[in-house]
Amino acid sequence: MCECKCESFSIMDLKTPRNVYLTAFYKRSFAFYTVKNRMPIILTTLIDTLVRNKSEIIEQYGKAAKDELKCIIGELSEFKYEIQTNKPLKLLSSETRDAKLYNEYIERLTAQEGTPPTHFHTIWLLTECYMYRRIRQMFELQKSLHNFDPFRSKKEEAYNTALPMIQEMGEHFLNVAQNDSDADKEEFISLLKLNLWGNKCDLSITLGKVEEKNTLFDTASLDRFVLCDHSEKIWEAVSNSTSSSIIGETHQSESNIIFDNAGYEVFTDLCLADYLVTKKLASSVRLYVKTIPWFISDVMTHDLRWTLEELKSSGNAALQALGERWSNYLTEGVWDVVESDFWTLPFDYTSMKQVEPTLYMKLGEAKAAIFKGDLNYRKLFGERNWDPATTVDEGLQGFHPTKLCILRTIKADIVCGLEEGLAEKVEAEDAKWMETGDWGLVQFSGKVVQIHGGAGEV
Ligand SMILES: O=P(O)(O)OC[C@H]1O[C@](O)(CO)[C@@H](O)[C@@H]1O
Repeated sequence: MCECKCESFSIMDLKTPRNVYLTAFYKRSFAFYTVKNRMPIILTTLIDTLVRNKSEIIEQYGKAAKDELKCIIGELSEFKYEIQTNKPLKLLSSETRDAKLYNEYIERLTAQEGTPPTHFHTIWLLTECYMYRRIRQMFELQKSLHNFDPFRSKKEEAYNTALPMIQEMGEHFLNVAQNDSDADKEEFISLLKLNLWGNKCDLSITLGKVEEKNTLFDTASLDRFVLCDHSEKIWEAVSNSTSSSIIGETHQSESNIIFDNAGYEVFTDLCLADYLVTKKLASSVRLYVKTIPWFISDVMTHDLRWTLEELKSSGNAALQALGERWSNYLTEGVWDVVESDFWTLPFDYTSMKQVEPTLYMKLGEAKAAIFKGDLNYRKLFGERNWDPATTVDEGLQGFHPTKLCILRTIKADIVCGLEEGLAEKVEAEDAKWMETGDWGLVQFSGKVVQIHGGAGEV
């Protein structure tokens, strides 16, 4: 008998079958483990943090915050109970566009299934995204705490803990950036790998625990953990300024990065973005951030600004120089921070053309888009349990706004683009290979299909 009440709401004691959506309905899946254990722990930790920081929050946000906090804490524990007892996902009461899209989706699924989606019985992507949207709503509907980011202190702590690594990376990167030589393949690929391993630093997988991970700098010895390595293809795509793949009227020297986590990871993202412009691989970089507190550690605009201020006041010469230089990139428009609520919807990216066509077209203006992290991976590949040998292009199921560079440490049981038999080999070596972030992917898709008439393939 299982400790949770899952016996009472019919869970299949199976691994997720091939080609179906990831869902907590299958007991031997990471989705089940997440909904049963990780999500309630995240909520409990959040409650504890709010209780612990109550006085400070009230001091900062005023007396009214006291009752608001009480209400939020109550709602968080009620919500935890809803998850643990597999209740239907309640419609959101917020009036925002994204809340409406969540609600329409829940209603559509209800109509399709004849019964409302519940936490263990629906697509994992929905239940997990919904949790963060519900948390947001609890604050959003308050007056004083309307804009409060409950994960902010965790993100700041993660940055501070990672400071030795950030310094090491910063000093290394500044040397690279300051020499006058042209872009170099080895240098670029090495940065790409540093950037990949930066994705291990994700607070939703460590349940908010911040650790120092000095090993991430040794990319050569980590190479054997990269299960699919398209670094060379990525280099060819970003270094080819006369690419024949470009269709229509595009700003082909722009690159896009769809950020994932704050702290060390975003620092490596910024180094990569800097390399792209400094070495003239791109004339500008668009940096996509989240609009709401998301999966604990995802970057929002304020996290990015905060990081730059921290760098500038760090007392470390390299970090100060980088902080100044990156702030200037933002002021001068070399970098542009872009918010879109599409990233925090519970949809996979095949829906972008329909739900957010302008975003699809914007991505299409770029020479390439770099997607960071595990959640982006799940959304790119449609949250399905693919045969791991499925090609990257097939797994993307029509999502080809521009050339895609996909960097992810594996933290969920979904993977495409592996050589036949490799998944089985890794499984034999490490039964938890799809959960820990110890294994990585550097994948590329050169196929481009634009909407508005012009379409083509590389
Ligand atoms: O920060 P990342 O790399 O998107 O990882 C977060 C993801 O990892 C997980 O923790 C496991 O899949 C999810 O909860 C989430 O998809």
